[in-house]
Amino acid sequence: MSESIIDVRDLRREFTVRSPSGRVRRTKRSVHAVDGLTFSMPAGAAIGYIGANGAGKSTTIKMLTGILVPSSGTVRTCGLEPIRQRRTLARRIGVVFGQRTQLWWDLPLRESFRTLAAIHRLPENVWVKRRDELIDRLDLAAFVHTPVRQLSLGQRIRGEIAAALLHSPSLLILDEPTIGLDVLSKERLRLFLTEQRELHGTSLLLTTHDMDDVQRLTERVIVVDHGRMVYDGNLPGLVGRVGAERVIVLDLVEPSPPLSGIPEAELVGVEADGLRQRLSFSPERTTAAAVLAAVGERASVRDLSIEEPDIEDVVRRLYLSTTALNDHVK
Ligand SMILES: Nc1ncnc2c1ncn2[C@@H]1O[C@H](COP(=O)(O)OP(=O)(O)OP(=O)(O)O)[C@@H](O)[C@H]1O
Repeated sequence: MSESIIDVRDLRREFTVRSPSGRVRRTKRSVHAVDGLTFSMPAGAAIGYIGANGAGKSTTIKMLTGILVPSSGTVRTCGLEPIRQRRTLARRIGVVFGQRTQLWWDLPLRESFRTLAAIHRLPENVWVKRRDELIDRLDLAAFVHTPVRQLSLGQRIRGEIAAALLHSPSLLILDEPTIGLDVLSKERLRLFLTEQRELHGTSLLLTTHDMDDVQRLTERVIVVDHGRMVYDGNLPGLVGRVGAERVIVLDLVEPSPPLSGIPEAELVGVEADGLRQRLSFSPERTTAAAVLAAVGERASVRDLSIEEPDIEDVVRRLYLSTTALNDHVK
């Protein structure tokens, strides 16, 4: 038996799309949404699955969960064939699509939990204990009796995650779980997910456009472009490979002249008459500490923060570098 919770080999999925070309004729073309994907994920791991819009992330998830039939290749999720063993698989995985609800719109969460427990055939003493744990940890008590349609986005997402975890799945798949949430809600959700993984060893596959999600929740990143894998490794390796810059934001004790000329750093912003200044640097060439030490010789720093590069920027740089590489190989 395989140790992998996910195992895909040369997975492909094409779609035929019709585009109007003139008034009468319509042309057909094939879209390779997933185009020869191979990877495996050990049980207990957490992977950030990222890529630009239309890169093939949702199509992959649909094949992993048995919603969509692959055009070719093999896929095993929790050691099962998703299409043929979809029902058994549903008891082992939890899936949350941030932009779509899987809850019953007119039912309160409490009733949804009861219905889900019946669907999964969970023993009463097991699911009630789990439900109470989830209500407590996700802070659902205040709205667990309210119909889902009346919940705020943040409340609904917490409810969706509780519903996906009620049957204690070994694999949790989250498709953009923090999209549209405010900073505090995102933070609470990340803390909860980290805690659940520590307590229950749940494997996590996450698609997101939020770099903080990847950084906080996963230890491995897979980047896809046009349905193909273009990176598989850790986040610092990815950021280093594309040479993305970090920005150090300095709040100074007194207004200071522009801090240009700091070695290996570039001044990218001066605000509030020089009280706040931003310097970008490449982690490949220097460190935040070295930049700070050089600044310290010219100004007194009251507070600082470091902004990570955003996913769109990293992905764009990676796509550009792989395109250049492919062109070179051709
Ligand atoms: N049912 C479908 N019919 C035709 N084309 C499809 C279908 N589903 C997806 N596609 C196409 O397949 C490609 C991959 O789409 P997919 O939704 O998997 O991307 P994604 O990475 O999840 O994007 P996003 O971040 O925008 O959700 C896109 O070109 C999309 O237009």
